[in-house]
Amino acid sequence: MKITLIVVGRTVEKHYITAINDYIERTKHFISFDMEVIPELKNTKSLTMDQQKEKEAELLLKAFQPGDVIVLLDEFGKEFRSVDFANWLEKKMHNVNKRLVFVIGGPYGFSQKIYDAAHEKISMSKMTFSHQMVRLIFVEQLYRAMTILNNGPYHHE
Ligand SMILES: C[S@@+](CC[C@H](N)C(=O)[O-])C[C@H]1O[C@@H](n2cnc3c(N)ncnc32)[C@H](O)[C@@H]1O
Repeated sequence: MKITLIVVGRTVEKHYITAINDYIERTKHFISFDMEVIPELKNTKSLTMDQQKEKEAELLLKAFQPGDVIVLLDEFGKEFRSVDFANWLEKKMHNVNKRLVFVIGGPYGFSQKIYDAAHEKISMSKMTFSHQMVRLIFVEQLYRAMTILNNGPYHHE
């Protein structure tokens, strides 16, 4: 199984880029993992929030591949403790043949089309994070999960 994180829009802050890339590289020691960026839309000032979400949805749907298991990151999704997330991930590793795809929405979240296309929703917290910051939170938790599954010293209960 391969894990892909799809995000909408480039990461703009340098300090996030450094930290995100660091966790991606660390995670790759354990599993095939990459981050795909859907380029941000141009001229968004002329679009309503719903129009922007619809246009982002078209691009996201093109990025999905047949057989993908699609998991949205969403504040209303299922919440886990880190160890439980690691166990959930381990089950996916046994059951998913191709790609396990995590998706982070744009600044206004997802259109209904993306909710309809998804298999599951998971939450990092009940609080709302920026679409930029949640990337870092997720890649750290993914790395943490991989260290838990491999009995590494990174995670302490
Ligand atoms: C600024 S948030 C969008 C908030 C928007 N009100 C909504 O309804 O989704 C941008 C993206 O960050 C991600 N996100 C933000 N907070 C999150 C959380 N607590 N758990 C999981 N994902 C989160 C989601 O993918 C969301 O689409």
